[in-house]
Amino acid sequence: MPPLHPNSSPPNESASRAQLIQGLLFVRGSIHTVAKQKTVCLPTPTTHLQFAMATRIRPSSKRCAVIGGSGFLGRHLVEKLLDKGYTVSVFDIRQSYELPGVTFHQGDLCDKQALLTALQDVSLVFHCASPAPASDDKALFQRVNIQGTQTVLQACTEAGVQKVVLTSSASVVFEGTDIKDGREDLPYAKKPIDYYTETKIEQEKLVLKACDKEKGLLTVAIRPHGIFGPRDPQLVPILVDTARRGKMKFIIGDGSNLVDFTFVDNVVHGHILAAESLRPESPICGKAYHITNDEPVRFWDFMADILVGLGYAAPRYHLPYTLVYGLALLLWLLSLLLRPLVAFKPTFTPMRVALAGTHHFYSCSRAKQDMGYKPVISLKDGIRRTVESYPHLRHGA
Ligand SMILES: NC(=O)C1=CN([C@@H]2O[C@H](COP(=O)(O)OP(=O)(O)OC[C@H]3O[C@@H](n4cnc5c(N)ncnc54)[C@H](O)[C@@H]3O)[C@@H](O)[C@H]2O)C=CC1
Ligand SMILES: CC(C)=CCC[C@@H](C)[C@H]1CC[C@H]2C3=C(CC[C@]12C)[C@@]1(C)CCC(=O)C[C@@H]1CC3
Repeated sequence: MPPLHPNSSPPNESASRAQLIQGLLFVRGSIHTVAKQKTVCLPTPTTHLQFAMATRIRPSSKRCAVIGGSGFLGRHLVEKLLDKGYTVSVFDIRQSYELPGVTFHQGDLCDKQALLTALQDVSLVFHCASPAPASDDKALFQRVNIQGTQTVLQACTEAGVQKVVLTSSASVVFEGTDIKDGREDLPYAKKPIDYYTETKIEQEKLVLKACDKEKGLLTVAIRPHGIFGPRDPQLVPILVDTARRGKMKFIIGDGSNLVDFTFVDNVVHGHILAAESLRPESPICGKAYHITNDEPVRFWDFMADILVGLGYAAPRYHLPYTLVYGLALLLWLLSLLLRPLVAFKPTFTPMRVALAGTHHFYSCSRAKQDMGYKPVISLKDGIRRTVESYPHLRHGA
């Protein structure tokens, strides 16, 4: 299908009227009716201007929705989209802020009717909603990440959305063992480390499979890794909490394992680049892309930089990886066995130990090549901005 908006690239000269009509029929509800009537008298579009006039009734390509827009990444994305002149609808189960230019739709993404209301006249959808990875609620992950994503795709098709950008995760290929400069052609993890990863794999497959140029729905998946930055509810707060409880004294393994931590602005930049590059002729259709800072760093150096920046001591004593992993496994089994009697959540889960003690960094050369991706904020600047944004978590605050 040719691009359907004046803001996108000029139409292919050979774009047929039938294709245009097919595209217009994707518009739902009252606009749908108008579109049908209009297609009858459309001239074959041969110039950009004619094409622009013919497609005036399409939803604006600067009108988008962010599902999960109340979250950490979602809100940063919304703010950048507004800066760039987009009109934004946020769809989320909670509303965490208010911003001029943003319409909030509170609802569960498993509810198609609620989604359809939020997706009216929207041509571009960013799907970055997910339950928090720390949860161990298998049913919740399956309901939201798998069934919910199916519902999102159905709603997008019915609403005439043209582009879907999914926030996937680089961890879809991580099985708890070293990954060095991993590319997108690595196979999905056969034994995912947790339910979060297991359902993120299924979610990514669903979204990429839904890419259909004939039907006019283009999809792409962004795989970030270790997102950090101002307002992150996970990384810095967990780290500071562990330090305040006096448990940040140890380095798991020899401390040389390299990991990607990605400043949130770079993740946002990758998402917007993907959305703006997503056209029928683009190589990115139906593909996944690693988006990182492209500066792998020693896991424990990164932790030390954040801790020291906030006034805490850096971890110093080494513990053997296998010992800590074994202990974490034992604790996790115990917590499962004792769950009916006592509920306790160990800090050292096997998944966290694996993340802290192995190499896991990824190549983003595919994103560089296909969409001209380049990180916009260096790791050093990202760490500085992050540390400055948490005055309330400083030692002694
Ligand atoms: N934070 C990280 O380091 C990484 C995150 N990701 C992915 O990035 C995306 C965003 O993550 P964060 O911003 O860190 O998480 P977050 O927890 O801050 O944001 C997720 C948002 O999704 C919403 N949500 C959850 N269930 C929903 C439902 N049923 N219906 C509607 N909204 C719902 C939540 O209310 C929340 O606002 C997620 O898809 C996550 O898998 C991927 C790689 C790394
Ligand atoms: C690169 C990547 C995928 C990061 C994910 C973020 C979190 C999983 C990490 C952020 C803080 C980390 C942390 C630990 C494990 C991984 C994190 C939760 C420990 C629990 C590892 C064991 C310790 O010694 C304490 C660590 C606290 C911080």
